[in-house]
Amino acid sequence: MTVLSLIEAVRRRAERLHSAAEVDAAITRMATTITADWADANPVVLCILNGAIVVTGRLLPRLDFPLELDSVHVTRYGRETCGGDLHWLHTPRTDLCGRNVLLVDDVLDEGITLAAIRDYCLEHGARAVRIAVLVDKKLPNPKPCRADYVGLVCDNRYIFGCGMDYQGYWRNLPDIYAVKER
Ligand SMILES: O=P(O)(O)OC[C@H]1O[C@H](OP(=O)(O)OP(=O)(O)O)[C@H](O)[C@@H]1O
Ligand code: HPA
Repeated sequence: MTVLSLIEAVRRRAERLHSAAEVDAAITRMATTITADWADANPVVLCILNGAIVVTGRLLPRLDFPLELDSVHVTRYGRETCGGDLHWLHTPRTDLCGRNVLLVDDVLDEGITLAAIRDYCLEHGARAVRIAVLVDKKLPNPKPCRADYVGLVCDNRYIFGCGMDYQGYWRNLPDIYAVKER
């Protein structure tokens, strides 16, 4: 089996958890709550690359107030479905000192990535840090951080679509799928 045929087979066998319409409604709900809370906060929105590209690109046009956009690239999964050490590939160019910071990510899994980025922002003088995630994964153990804004909740399964990858692929899918266990 070639890599590409494996990638295609994973999608064919996967279970669809959320349709594109459900994702869209979830992002609208998040935007409404964020607007109610932070329309006067002049926030810096940090897109957590790569996974958050899709949700950030869809959330921002729904936030009708002044904000700045920057990004941070921290990765610990690579092409794996289990997390490892954190690799910092890019840090924000914006001065975070005294700023309200909104972290946007695709999935809050074990919470290690977002907890580290939150701590980075606070160490660099951020006034307040809030976290928005498209999907919060239900895990049996407590996480080192919690999200303030959650689009959807899912069980403890490996998911892809809407920015989330399976071995680097399928971030482009409009629906959210869970890998089917054998
Ligand atoms: O809560 P955690 O268990 O720390 O996992 C969540 C993080 O893992 C994924 O990033 P990944 O390391 O896959 O990098 P990527 O976004 O570039 O794919 C995802 O986009 C989150 O940032
Ligand atoms: O379930 C997941 N899917 C994609 N990327 C991820 N990063 C952490 N958990 C996941």
